[in-house]
Amino acid sequence: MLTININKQLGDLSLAVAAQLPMSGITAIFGRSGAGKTSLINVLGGLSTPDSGEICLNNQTLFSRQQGINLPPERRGIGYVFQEARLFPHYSVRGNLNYGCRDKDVAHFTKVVQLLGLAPLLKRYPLGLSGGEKQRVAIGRALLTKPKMLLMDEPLASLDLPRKRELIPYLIDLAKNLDLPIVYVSHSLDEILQLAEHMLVLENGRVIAKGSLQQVWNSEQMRPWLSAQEQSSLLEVSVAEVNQNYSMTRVTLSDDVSLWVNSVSLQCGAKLRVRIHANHISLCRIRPQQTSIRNIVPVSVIEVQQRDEDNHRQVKLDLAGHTLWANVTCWACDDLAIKPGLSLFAQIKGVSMTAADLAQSH
Ligand SMILES: Nc1ncnc2c1ncn2[C@@H]1O[C@H](COP(=O)(O)OP(=O)(O)OP(=O)(O)O)[C@@H](O)[C@H]1O
Repeated sequence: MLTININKQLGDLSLAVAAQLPMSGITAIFGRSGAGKTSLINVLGGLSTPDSGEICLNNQTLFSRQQGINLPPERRGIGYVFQEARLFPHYSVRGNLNYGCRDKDVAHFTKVVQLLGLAPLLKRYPLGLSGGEKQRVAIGRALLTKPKMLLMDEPLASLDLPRKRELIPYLIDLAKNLDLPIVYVSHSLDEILQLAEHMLVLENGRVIAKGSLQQVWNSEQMRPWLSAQEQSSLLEVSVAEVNQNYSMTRVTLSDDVSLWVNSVSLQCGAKLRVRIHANHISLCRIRPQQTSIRNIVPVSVIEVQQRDEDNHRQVKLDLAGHTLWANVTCWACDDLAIKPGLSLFAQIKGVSMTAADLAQSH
C-alpha cells in the first residue's frame, strides 16, 4: 500500500492529498489540467518536497516532516516515466537501458527487453526511433532499476493515436507480468478505460473520488467535471456469443440482461468493460417494437439531476443492480414525466459501443 497524507502550497494551488493506493495493477490519477496530478507524483517520486505530512510505501517511510525523513528519489524504489522519453542521444538503446542500473541482472534485462519488444532496437540510437519506441525504451530503463512501483506522467501524451494504441498493450502486460503497481497520470478517459483498475480523481489539489475504476467512473463525484459528451457509465460484462454474420458480440451483464456490441475478438466467458455514453441512450415508457436499436433493457429511475449550464437532465438509472446514466432533454423528461421510481426501457444502439468503448478486464 502507498499511503499518502501530504500538503504542499504551489502558487495558488493547495495540494492536500490523503489516500491509499493499492500495490497492484494500474491506478489512474485523473483530473483536469492544473488539478495537481503532476505535482502529486513529483511529491511521491521525491522530485519535490511536501510542506507537511507523510508518505509510506508498504512499511517504509519515504517522507515524514515530523520524523525528519525525506528519502532522495534514487532511494525510494520508485521508477518514473515522463511525458517525453528523455533518452541520452549519444547512447544506444542498450546504453540507455543500462544507464543508472547498478545491478546487472541478465535475466531481468532479458525479460524487460522481451516484454517491451526492445530486442530489435538495442543497437539503434534515439534519433532514429519513433516516439512510441523511445517511450518503450524510457519505460524499460525505469524498470531495469527494479522499482517497487512505477510512476507514469501521461506517457502517451506526446504520441499520435496509432503510437498510443501500439503502446497500451505493453503497459497492460507490464502491470500483469511484472506484478508491478503503476500510478498512471492521465486526463484521457479513453486511456484510463483501457488501462486502469483503480482511479483517483483530483480537483483543485484535492481528492474528490477514489476506488475501483467502475466505482469511481459511475460515481456522482465524477459528473460535475465531465462534459455531456464525456458522461458515460462503465459496466463489467462477459462475452456470451458472437454473431459472425453481422460482426456483433453479445455480452451479459447479469443472467437476464445482455447487450449487443461491436465485434470483439475474445473467447466466450472473457470479462470486458463496456463504456456506454449517456448521450447514446434513449428512454421509453413502453417496450419499443420494430426498432433498429439492438439493445432494449428494463431500467428504473433512481434520480434526475440538472446542471445550470445544461439544457438536458442526467438521469441515473438502475440496470439489473448497476448504474446507468442517460442524458435526456428537459423537454423529453417532462413529456415522459421521468421521476425517481419510474420503470422505463432504455435503448442503446449497438453501433455506439465501438472498440474504444470496450476493454478487456485485467
Ligand atoms: N513550483 C510551482 N510553483 C508555483 N505553482 C506551481 C508549481 N508547480 C505547479 N504549480 C501550479 O500548480 C497547479 C497544478 O499543476 P500540475 O502540473 O500539478 O497540474 P496537472 O494536473 O498535472 O496539469 P496538466 O494536466 O496540465 O499537466 C498549476 O496551476 C501550476 O501552475
